[in-house]
Amino acid sequence: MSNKRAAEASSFPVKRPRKNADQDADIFIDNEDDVIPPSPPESPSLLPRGATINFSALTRRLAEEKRAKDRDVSGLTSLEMHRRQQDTLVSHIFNEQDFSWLHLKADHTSRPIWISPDDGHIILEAFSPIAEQAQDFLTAISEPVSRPAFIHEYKLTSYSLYAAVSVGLQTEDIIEVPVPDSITSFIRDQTLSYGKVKLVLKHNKYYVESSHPETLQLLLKDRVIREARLFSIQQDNSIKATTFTTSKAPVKGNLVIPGAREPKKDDSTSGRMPGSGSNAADTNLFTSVVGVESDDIEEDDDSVHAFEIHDSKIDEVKKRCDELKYPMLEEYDFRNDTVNANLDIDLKPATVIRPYQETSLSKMFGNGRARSGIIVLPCGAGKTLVGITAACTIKKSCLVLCTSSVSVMQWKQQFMQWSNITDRQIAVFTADQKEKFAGDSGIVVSTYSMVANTHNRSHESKKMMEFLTSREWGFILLDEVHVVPAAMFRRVVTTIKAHSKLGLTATLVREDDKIADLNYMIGPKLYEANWMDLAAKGHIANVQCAEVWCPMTPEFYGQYLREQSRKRMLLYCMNPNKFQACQFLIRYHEERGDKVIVFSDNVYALEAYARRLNKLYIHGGTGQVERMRILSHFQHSPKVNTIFLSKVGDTSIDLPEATCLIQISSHFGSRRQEAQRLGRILRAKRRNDEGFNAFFYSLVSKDTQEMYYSTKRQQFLIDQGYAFKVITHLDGLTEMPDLVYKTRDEQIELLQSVLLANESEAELGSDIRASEGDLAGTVTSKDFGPTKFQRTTGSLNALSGAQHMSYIEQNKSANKKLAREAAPRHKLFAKREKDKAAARKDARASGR
Ligand SMILES: Nc1ncnc2c1ncn2[C@@H]1O[C@H](COP(=O)(O)OP(=O)(O)OP(=O)(O)O)[C@@H](O)[C@H]1O
Repeated sequence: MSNKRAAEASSFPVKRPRKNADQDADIFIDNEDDVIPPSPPESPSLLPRGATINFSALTRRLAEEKRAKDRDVSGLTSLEMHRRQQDTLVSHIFNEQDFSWLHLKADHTSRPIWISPDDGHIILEAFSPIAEQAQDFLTAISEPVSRPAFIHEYKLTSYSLYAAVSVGLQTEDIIEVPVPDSITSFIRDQTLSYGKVKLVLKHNKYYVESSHPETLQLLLKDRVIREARLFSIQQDNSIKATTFTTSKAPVKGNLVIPGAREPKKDDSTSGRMPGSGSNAADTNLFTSVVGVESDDIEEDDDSVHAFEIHDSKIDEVKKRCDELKYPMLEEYDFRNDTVNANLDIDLKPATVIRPYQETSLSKMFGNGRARSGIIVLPCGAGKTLVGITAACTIKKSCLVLCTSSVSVMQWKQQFMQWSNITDRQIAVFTADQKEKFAGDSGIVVSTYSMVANTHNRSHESKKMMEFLTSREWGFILLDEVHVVPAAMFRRVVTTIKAHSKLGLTATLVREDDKIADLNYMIGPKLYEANWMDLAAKGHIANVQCAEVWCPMTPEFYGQYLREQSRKRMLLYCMNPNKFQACQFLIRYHEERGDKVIVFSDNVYALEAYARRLNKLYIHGGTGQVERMRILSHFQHSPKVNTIFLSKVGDTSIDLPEATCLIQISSHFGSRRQEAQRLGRILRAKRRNDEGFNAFFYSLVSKDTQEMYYSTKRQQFLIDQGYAFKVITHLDGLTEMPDLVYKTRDEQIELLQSVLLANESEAELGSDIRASEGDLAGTVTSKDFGPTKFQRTTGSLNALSGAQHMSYIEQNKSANKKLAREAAPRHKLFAKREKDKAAARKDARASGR
């Protein structure tokens, strides 16, 4: 819905000039009918700036205004009401589409859904008592666009209908309820061809299969598909293949394919076959279709036809079929697969999967086979266990692909935790470890890049790849599918032969346009959970989200207006008011007993904040041992309640102790990053405590580009039902003792140091190793080359006047302090250190 954010934010008190406003009331209520602003904001989606908040005054004013409104409303005709409403703030958002003055039908409570006949948008009143039943059905047939608390919006698309058909719904099931004619015909049109074509892997060969011969005939008319077809002389026990080169027409049981005739040998090379009659060409194409014994692959179909396609063309064919509106379903009849060895894997008796995990799996295994597709669950909702349960159901060799080597180890550990798999049956393939499982079947966990990158492979890696590519996999599990570059995916999908694929993700969004590609590369979205539902049921934490507007100081803003874009970013990150807001929120939440993570993509800002506020920090350059030490202190020490993380902490971090997030710098408008970061507190241990709330703050420098990015970033979460409060004033901030950068001089000093900072410091990419790496620091310089940038804070500080004693005192890194406090080292290491120091001293002395 357009202007969602504005609508959400507008329910918060925002100060605006208005007639008769109480002088002492520091608030403005902009969603009340009788409060008429002198003029609408410049743009309906933008809120006025300069607002402040005062909660007690707000409550008072709301009560007063409600009383006043009740009085006014009595006695007004509906037309008068309408006129009044036309003048309200909400009305200008909806313009002519403000139908709030219309009367509702008497039975409106039993009609919580409206379907737009023009574009397939579906609006659901989520507050209706019967909404829950409708939600499951709507999620199965349409894309959830936005699901805030009261009104949900869905959209019927060709992909969503494809997904509906692939989980077993028929056209008639979908249009059983009364829908506008235009929508009925859209659904019919779209679903007519869905589910008719399958991609089947049999004996390490791919076949396009259908029980509708005319469909295969039609597909073979397409050049891309025709060229991908493999002409091979193939005959085995299960597949009777007939191609141009054979002397017989294709037969399948008693099926005699009409028009089949003996082809001439020459035709095999030309791809054409002479025929007689008007539909000779079609007939010829048809004769190239391979007949497959029905009970080998399709028990319930009377006749199944297929033709083989080239392994390397799988992707193209899938894409083409998608474009032709014949998307290929991939289903794996694992129970009847006698060719691939079974894997002895089961969930441990103590493992209990949650209802939504079960629902998502039922979409995959609904018809007794494994459907390929994507399951979307919120961060921290337990996607790993869903994947493991799927592997335990299929019971064939399984390849798991993740985005980082830490995730690899986590997946292995989770497999061992939840299932009875033994260490010998599960292997990892990373830059450091290249293992194979023992026996005929097993599990391999690896990263996308290990499998997809073809350059500079070591001998061991090559052998491992042969192991992976030479066999048929029952199942391939694809973690975090939304982040993998399409080209990498393509390579994985074409090199690894798997009967079924399951993609897992929390955020099926990307800022590029590539999300649709996943539909044909993996399969349709099988299930998408509702974040708010899971939060209501205690599976993930309830989170209060807020955007804190921090005005720029005049000096910073003046400079901001003069600077080029990269430095601008550094200026809005380092804004002293943001610094102070961060300090205030950390203090406030630490005092409440929260554990706080502060995120900053910008490493310069991250270090500057952490040092100044005397907190521990981790970024791409932080060594493995140090990371572990910091994380462990955060988890177990009551003295360490706040840590600063760069984007290394966006994913692959499981810190259930964390209950509050503060974001000071982020990756532009990335909706995915915002959701992933929120995910760090969704798994809060204390989530089931009575009245527990986790907190997510995004600190934004006012009147800067950051405001725009912030709005964009929040969109995904808003669509999931999160409401971002806008906080324009933090009560008690100015009275806080030890407030940093309180004086103008200090602020100017800070500005100087920012101006002296290297341009590259402003880049989010300066945490280059971090962006590619992962929290536990398995990334080595070998993997990504030497660190690109070196910070020389010492000299910069000196230049910016930071040599002032108190500043230097504060500026000591808490990381170093912690390192010194770390457990005393073993005598042997201590001696070695001593020897090394002595050697260094000698070297210096000798001038080397
Ligand atoms: N059925 C279950 N019973 C008990 N604990 C569970 C269950 N499912 C998941 N969990 C726990 O919930 C936590 C989050 O699970 P997991 O790491 O798989 O989430 P995720 O969805 O992959 O999150 P992210 O997207 O952030 O990586 C883990 O600690 C996991 O052990």
